[in-house]
Amino acid sequence: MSSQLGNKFKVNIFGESHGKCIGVVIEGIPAGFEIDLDKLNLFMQKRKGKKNISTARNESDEVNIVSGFFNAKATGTPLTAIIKNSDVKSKDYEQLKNIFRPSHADYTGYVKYNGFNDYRGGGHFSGRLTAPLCVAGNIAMQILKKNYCIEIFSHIINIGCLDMGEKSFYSATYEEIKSINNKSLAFIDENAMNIAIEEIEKVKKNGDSVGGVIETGIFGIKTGIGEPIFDTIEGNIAKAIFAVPAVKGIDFGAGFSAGYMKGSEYNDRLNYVNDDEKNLKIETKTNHDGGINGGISNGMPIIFNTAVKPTPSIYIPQETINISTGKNTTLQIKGRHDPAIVTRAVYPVMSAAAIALLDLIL
Ligand SMILES: Cc1cc2nc3c(=O)[nH]c(=O)nc-3n(C[C@H](O)[C@H](O)[C@H](O)COP(=O)(O)O)c2cc1C
Ligand SMILES: C=C(O[C@@H]1CC(C(=O)O)=C[C@@H](OP(=O)(O)O)[C@H]1O)C(=O)O
Repeated sequence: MSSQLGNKFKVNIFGESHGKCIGVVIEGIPAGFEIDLDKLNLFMQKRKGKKNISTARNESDEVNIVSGFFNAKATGTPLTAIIKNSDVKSKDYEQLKNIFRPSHADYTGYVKYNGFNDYRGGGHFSGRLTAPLCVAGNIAMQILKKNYCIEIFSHIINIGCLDMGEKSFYSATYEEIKSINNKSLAFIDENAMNIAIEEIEKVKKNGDSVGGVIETGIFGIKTGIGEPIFDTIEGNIAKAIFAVPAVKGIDFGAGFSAGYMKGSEYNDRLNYVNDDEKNLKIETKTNHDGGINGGISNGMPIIFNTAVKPTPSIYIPQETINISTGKNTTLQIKGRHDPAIVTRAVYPVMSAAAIALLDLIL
């Protein structure tokens, strides 16, 4: 099954954007683990986005847990969570049955499923499916924090080609990183957040959309998680993160800029940071490797960037094809779309990382 991930912490996502519901079955939650539903619901609300700069579709995203949860604790058997789809406007999608949106999955979905795919709202390809991903992700984050003292933070480091002045995790303090949780959008810097909002409002006014980059940091991870050759931390995290629609790139540490550096600039020098012989602590002086060597965590924070493309559904007329007539045509999109996916993709990205990491740890 393709919509399933993990060996020990197993996540199986189902549903379509305009079907009755979407949901997730999660296996591997330790029996007796107390799931904080308030934290889970707060996370779900953050994924919904912000009025004016996100889709106008208004779903409650209330999480209904129907199995594997009893007396506020996980039973250890599969946990199933369901989220209703209520505010659907499927009429907007009628023309997309045959006229495919550039850069959405209308064409590939049609070919793959012989025209039987549910094209309404993007069906199973929709960003809506990141809601159940966030249910599993938030539970994974709660387990990582409580049982392993690992915390995951993500924020927006770039929107379009703007240098917003948002600090990177490489220079931010822990207090600054923690402050992301109290912001209405995932930023450290309020000023950067306002610049981003202004940019998104501008592209929205023009009927256009814009992409962005998310920086993620995994803090508190011990040395030794992940293994060669195919179960590397990078490989597992990347696979999970590409489950988030519109993600087009991921790089760890210095990433692609490593290809432009010399070893003398790049190499992360190992360093004892104390002289307590019984409990020597090792760090590296720099973190160009993003906390990973040989696919294994080296004890430094795992840091990676995720590139999110601009929303495919824009209101500017676009050239495309009509599969029923066999002719080229022009498409004018209707309906409600996010002018920038990146502000909402932050939470699915954190979720995917948490799911992949917990699976490796277990
Ligand atoms: C949270 C989220 C919201 C999204 N909102 C929209 C949207 O409103 N309109 C749209 O065309 N695509 C949206 N997308 C992106 C599409 O789902 C995605 O581009 C499409 O499924 C094709 O997948 P690909 O871009 O990975 O190739 C969203 C994605 C995410 C993660
Ligand atoms: C509903 C959500 O996002 C949707 C993701 C999406 C897409 O094509 O990915 C297209 C839009 O769907 P609709 O046209 O039905 O409003 C977004 O609103 C959600 O994230 O909960």
